[in-house]
Amino acid sequence: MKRVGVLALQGAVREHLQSIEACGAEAMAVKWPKDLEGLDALVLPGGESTTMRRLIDRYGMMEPLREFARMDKPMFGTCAGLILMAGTVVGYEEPHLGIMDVTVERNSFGRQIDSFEADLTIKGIEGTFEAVFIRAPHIVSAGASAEVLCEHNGKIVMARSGQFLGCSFHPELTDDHRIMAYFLRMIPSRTGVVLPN
Ligand SMILES: NC(=O)CC[C@H](N)C(=O)O
Repeated sequence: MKRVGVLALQGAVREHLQSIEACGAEAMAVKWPKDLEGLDALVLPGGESTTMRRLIDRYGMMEPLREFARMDKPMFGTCAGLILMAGTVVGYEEPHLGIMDVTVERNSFGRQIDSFEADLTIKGIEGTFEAVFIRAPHIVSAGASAEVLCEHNGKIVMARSGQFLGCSFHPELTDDHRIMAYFLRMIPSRTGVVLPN
């Protein structure tokens, strides 16, 4: 069974754990570096990126998360999670994890529109996906290694770059688990042959 962690320092953690389980994988809350051991993939949830960053530093998670990314394990950032993963954050000198080949801008959809829903057409997902946006960022530009998967009103709201998947919205807040299922398919199957003793 695939084991998927959710960074559980702040934000929409429980909904992601439920979504992972609904897709038939094992879900684990991750707080400390040791919690990353044995995971096949990791979700960085939405919430508040600056708060989450402070907690990442406090829990000593910065380097372990970067190391996890270096091990080529799939990582999925939603909303604030995408901001944490981005290589560049508009208006900031330094990125947070800086692992994904995209530039993001925070709070991109105007102060008045704190949250909204939209029917999105996403590459690789059949039909439309009803997405919840909450003070959402958008992807200003996707680097050469990144594939744009979805745009909304001319703004990139979902992209994939290698083993990194990011979206501006909160797929875990609906009962539609197709995006989580898509992410879980990014986990390579274990092909190692186990020899008998
Ligand atoms: N729903 C969210 O994750 C909002 C993200 C938040 N506006 C931030 O900048 O971190």
